[in-house]
Amino acid sequence: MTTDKPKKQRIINCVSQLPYKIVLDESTDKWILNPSTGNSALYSSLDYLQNSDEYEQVVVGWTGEITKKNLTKGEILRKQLETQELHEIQRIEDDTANQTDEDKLYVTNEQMDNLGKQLKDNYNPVWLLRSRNQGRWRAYAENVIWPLFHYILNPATRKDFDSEGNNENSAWYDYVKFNEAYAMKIGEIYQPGDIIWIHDYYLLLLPQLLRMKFSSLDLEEEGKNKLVIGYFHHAPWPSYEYFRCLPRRKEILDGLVGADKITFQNEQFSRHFVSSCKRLLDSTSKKVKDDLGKDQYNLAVYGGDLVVDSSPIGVDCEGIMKEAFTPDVDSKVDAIRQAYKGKKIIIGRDRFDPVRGIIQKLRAFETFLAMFPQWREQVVLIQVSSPTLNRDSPQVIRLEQQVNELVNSINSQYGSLNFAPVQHYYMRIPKDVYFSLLRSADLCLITSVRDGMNTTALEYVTIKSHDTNSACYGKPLILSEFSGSSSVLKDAMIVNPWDSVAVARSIDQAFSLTKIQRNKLQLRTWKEVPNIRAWSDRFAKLMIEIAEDANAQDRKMTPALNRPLLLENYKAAKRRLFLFDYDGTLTPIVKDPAAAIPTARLYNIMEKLSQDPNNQIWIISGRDQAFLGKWWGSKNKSVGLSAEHGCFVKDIGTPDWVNLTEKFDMSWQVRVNEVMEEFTNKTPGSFIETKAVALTWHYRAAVPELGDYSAEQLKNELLKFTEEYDLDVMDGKKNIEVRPKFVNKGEIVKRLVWHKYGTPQDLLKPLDQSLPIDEMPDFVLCLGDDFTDEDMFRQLNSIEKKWGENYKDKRNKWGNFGFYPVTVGSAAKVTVAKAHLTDPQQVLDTLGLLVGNVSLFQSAGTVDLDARGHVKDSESSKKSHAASVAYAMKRTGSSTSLNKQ
Ligand SMILES: O=P(O)(O)OC[C@H]1O[C@H](O[C@H]2O[C@H](CO)[C@@H](O)[C@H](O)[C@H]2O)[C@H](O)[C@@H](O)[C@@H]1O
Ligand SMILES: [Mg+2]
Repeated sequence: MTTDKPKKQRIINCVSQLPYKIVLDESTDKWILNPSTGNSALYSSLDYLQNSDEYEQVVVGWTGEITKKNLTKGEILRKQLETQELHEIQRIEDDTANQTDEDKLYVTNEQMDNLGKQLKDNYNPVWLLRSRNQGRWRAYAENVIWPLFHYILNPATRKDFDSEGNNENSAWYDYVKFNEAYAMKIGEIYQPGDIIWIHDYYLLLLPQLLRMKFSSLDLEEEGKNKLVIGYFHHAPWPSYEYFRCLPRRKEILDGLVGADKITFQNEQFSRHFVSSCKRLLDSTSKKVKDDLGKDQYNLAVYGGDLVVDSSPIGVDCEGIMKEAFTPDVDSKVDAIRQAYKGKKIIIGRDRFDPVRGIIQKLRAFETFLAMFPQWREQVVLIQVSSPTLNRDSPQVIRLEQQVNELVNSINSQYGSLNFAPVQHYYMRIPKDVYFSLLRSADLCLITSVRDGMNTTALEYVTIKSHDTNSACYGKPLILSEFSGSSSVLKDAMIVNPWDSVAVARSIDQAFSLTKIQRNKLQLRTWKEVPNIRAWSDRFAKLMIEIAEDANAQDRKMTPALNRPLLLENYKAAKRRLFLFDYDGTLTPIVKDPAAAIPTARLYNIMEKLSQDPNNQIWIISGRDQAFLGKWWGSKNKSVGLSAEHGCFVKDIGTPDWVNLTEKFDMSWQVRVNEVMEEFTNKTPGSFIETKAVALTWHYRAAVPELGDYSAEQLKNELLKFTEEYDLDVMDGKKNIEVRPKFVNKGEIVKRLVWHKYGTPQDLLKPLDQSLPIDEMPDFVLCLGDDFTDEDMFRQLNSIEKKWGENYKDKRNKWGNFGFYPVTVGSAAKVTVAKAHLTDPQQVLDTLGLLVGNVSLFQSAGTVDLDARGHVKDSESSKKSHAASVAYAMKRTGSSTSLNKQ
């Protein structure tokens, strides 16, 4: 009998870079994969999931900067010859390119395939091959986001962003592309039921991009296998006061809140994030406790729900113990102990950047030697500082000078000819040396002024838990209160790194602890070290719960509007029709209806839109003729108007209104008004807006509870009239509105769409359904926020369906008729619209995009990329393809198998 193994849960794990430094050996076409250093916690989580019985892991990551292995002399000569010819091709193909061959990254399709084969199972490279300066893909994340997230107000936002002449705008463009390349790759490999897990600040836009991409790829199935996205933020999340300084703050939050779960290293970071969402996205949140008793926020953003919580990342305790206690490491420990015989060893190991607090550490050590002369010549500080990628930046060079000065000053004051109290190593060290240093240490000193999680602290406490090795066991840790790890290792000796006297005292205190005291501290801190396996399991389990929950609910999220696609469709169309609701769509909702007037920006954009002879614009509103006439009729004659939800219509370019309710019995108005007055009297703050036909009872300014209660009661009273008079009682945005049933915004939309484009309207005439499709609009953007706008969307959907039957072969190249019914508001809102924009601000940005006021890459959208990371069918895509084909031909001497793009 065979038993089916339970299916493993697939997790698509997205990391900013595959865990290797990747080198191409051109002589063999093979790739050399050198494991990356750093990010040890994340990479051990990948290893754990890769080998797990419960999960099937698929890893997606950028290749990182690819280098090529040095060639032999003969090969160099051959390559030079090729290069000259390549340059010829390059010059013909790309007259703007003045790169040297070294700058250009040529990789053949076969080489790309080879990397896929050489990587571990299910490791998927994201290729971004098109540029010189491969580091550009990191630029925005590392020069703008990273400093700000570490409380450094960034000078890089200045124009002179880097030596390549890139500024913040071009770096943002690359950041968007970087995220889009991931969305493309995931779109290729996603299978229904997969869970997507995204890591860190290089990929902040990816959650929302995936929502857009998946909606257009139709990968999400109705009622099951909903797309579930989790994001873990490894870095700190700054307080709102800092976050608000980020120029793209809103775009970044918009991108991130596409996730279902966002997790931070600690409760403080999650609180900061929620506070930024509240202030910038107008979100609301409910604080609850998670299963471990920590703060969790159920955040409602644009009406959609997501979970924000914290879970500190851990280390691979079992793996560390295995690797740190080997005969080879034993001998290294002996050598270190021998070299500093009779001395206490303080270990420091940090990345060499300004937030790791190396300066603070050296100052504290200097203070320690000054304050406690008994320890002079008795203590050595071994500081290993690993260089970062931006080693040549002015900030790091300045830091290097300061550190050198301090080291020299300490060593000259407190050292002697045969002893230097500070041993500074500015270099990367292999793991075994690192472990031998941690094992040898009598104290570990971490004085970082800002970090998300300091894994050295966790690794040190892990190694010091080896209770059969008494020389190693139970040595104290001094830890900065500004390190994310201080919220985990609460029993470490916590210090303020800016207070060098206090740190100096702590060092003295650490060396003065008795063995019993040290052991007690060790027992407590060791219990606090999070284990990477448990951490990975917990995140995955919570994601599975969210997936189960989402699938159990019959709620479909409305995807964000795919703006780049809209733009393409717009450009290709010749008969464009715009149907705009007014309140809550073109202007934000405000307390007083009279104050909701158009802004100069709105006028400007509408002016530009209406100047294009291929555009026809209509505002279809619940407002009356007087309001629309005052703010639109008199300002822009090229805009058609419909007032009171379709009761009145004023055609484009004409001064006269047509009353579609002329023949309707209006005696209901007196009776409805009486009831409304009654409720106005008992609900302070409420009032009646009397229009030509409709009556609207507003209660936005009333005490909320009383307003809601009265509205409910009033609605029940008014519903009593509906049969007698054939009325509609509508529940609007803090209003109750009554108007004749037979008119609605949908009816107007039907007339405007099913109409010979550009000719005058006669709304009293019956609809001509025999019109040829190429006389009707080929692009319809319909925007509205309220439930009365659903009538417009419903009509568009039904026309689209009919056209699908009548004009089967007349779809555009995107397979549709150019209809965009778009609701303004949350993704979670119940709507028949096909997409959503979050608020009137986004509406204006989107319209601005169409008239060229706003650049596409001010915000992210989905743009199809080719396999090499170029925008599909773009000039750069073609050029890169030609150059790489030429390169491949030179290498193989043949023209076969080069057609894959
Ligand atoms: O169809 P619309 O153009 O969206 O108009 C719908 C109603 O909008 C107005 O009321 C709403 O907006 C006001 C201003 O922001 C706000 O104060 C009020 O609470 C909202 O209900 C307008 O006053 C109504 O006449 C429209 O029917
Ligand atoms: Mg509205």
